[in-house]
Amino acid sequence: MTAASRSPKDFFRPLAVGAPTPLREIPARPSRAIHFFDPSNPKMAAKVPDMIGTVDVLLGNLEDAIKADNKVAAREGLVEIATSTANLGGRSGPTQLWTRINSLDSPWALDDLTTLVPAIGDKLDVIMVPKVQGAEDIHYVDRLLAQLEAKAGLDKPILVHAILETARGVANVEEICGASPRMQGLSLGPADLAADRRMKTTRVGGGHPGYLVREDPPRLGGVANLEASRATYQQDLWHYTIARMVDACAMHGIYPYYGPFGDIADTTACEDQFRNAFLLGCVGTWSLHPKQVAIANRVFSPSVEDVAHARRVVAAMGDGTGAVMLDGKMEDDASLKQCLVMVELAEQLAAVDPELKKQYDAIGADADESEA
Ligand SMILES: CC(C)(COP(=O)(O)OP(=O)(O)OC[C@H]1O[C@@H](n2cnc3c(N)ncnc32)[C@H](O)[C@@H]1OP(=O)(O)O)[C@@H](O)C(=O)NCCC(=O)NCCSC(=O)C[C@H](O)C(=O)O
Ligand SMILES: [Mg+2]
Repeated sequence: MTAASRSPKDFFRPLAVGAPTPLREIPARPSRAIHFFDPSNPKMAAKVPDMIGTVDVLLGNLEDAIKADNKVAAREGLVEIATSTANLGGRSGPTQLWTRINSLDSPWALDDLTTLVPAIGDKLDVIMVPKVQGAEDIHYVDRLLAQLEAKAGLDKPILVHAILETARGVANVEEICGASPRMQGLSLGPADLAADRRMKTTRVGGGHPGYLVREDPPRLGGVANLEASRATYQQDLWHYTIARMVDACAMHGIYPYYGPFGDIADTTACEDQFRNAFLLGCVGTWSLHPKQVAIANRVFSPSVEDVAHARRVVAAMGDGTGAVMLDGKMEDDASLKQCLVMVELAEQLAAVDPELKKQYDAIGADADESEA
């Protein structure tokens, strides 16, 4: 606990008289793709109703990528979309509604919050806060939201998601995650983070061909042949930050996400980056273009084969203690826990994704047949 944080007895108290009681546990709602759209762009806005049910989260973006002249139109557009679109947001229904407000030092952030909470606070599931530097940014948003929620008579607290996109934010990642019971999760902001760190890259997420390791030279009679051609292997620029983010989120019971992959045309590399994040523990990612939604949904849903295997381990482990052999491999309490993560995620996703449910149910039947 830092000097600035609340004592354990006060942590779950509302920060304003009449504000909703903070949640003790952040609900594990499917959020494989957080799909960004510009509410001031009529073409994008027109696509929103048809995306409901096909994407776990729709996020009305008010920050970067929205022209300064369109900031007010984007905010008003989001209010219009939230109020006029059925089945969007509000803690139930197939698709959550999130927004990304402008950064706290910008001329727009205060108006974003004071407009959105009274107008559509009952529809907004999560507010994403960019460029969070430390717990003090979350404390500011936390108190302001409590005051606005109380004034608007909301009965459920709006959750907060921070983007990790400054070196100081990364250094303070644990305190950010634990700064408020509203904290729902963290996303990586690779473009701003690269700039803040003075990395020598120009991309929005993804790898870089120059960030690599090279195999050792072959040796002839103990002498290295430095002229021989040698394989190189591109490395993941984001491994360290994602791993830190995953640990900080897991420690605080909140959810980590990869962020943007800006090379919209390169769907293969996008899928690779998403999968690395999934394997490391992230629950979802951002989607910037409609074609990234299907990639995210596929990657952040456990494969049919993994679910089948996980179910077999769960069945073989009986009461969950001891060790068994399955297909020549040792399974024990620890591998069982990994398999339970997979099985529970599959169940959550099957509850909202009928196509996935069909696939998981089918392997259930196949596994039963092969056991018989
Ligand atoms: C990247 C885009 C600018 C590409 O747009 P466009 O050139 O219009 O693409 P297409 O012609 O392929 O689009 C086909 C149709 O689909 C609509 N469209 C495009 N994108 C979206 C979307 N996100 N949601 C809904 N609909 C979308 C187009 O309007 C076309 O419609 P139609 O003509 O009627 O068929 C664009 O995709 C875009 O702006 N995407 C969002 C970008 C964004 O949000 N950026 C901010 C997040 S990344 C970031 O902030 C960095 C991060 O913080 C960090 O620091 O790392
Ligand atoms: Mg950014």
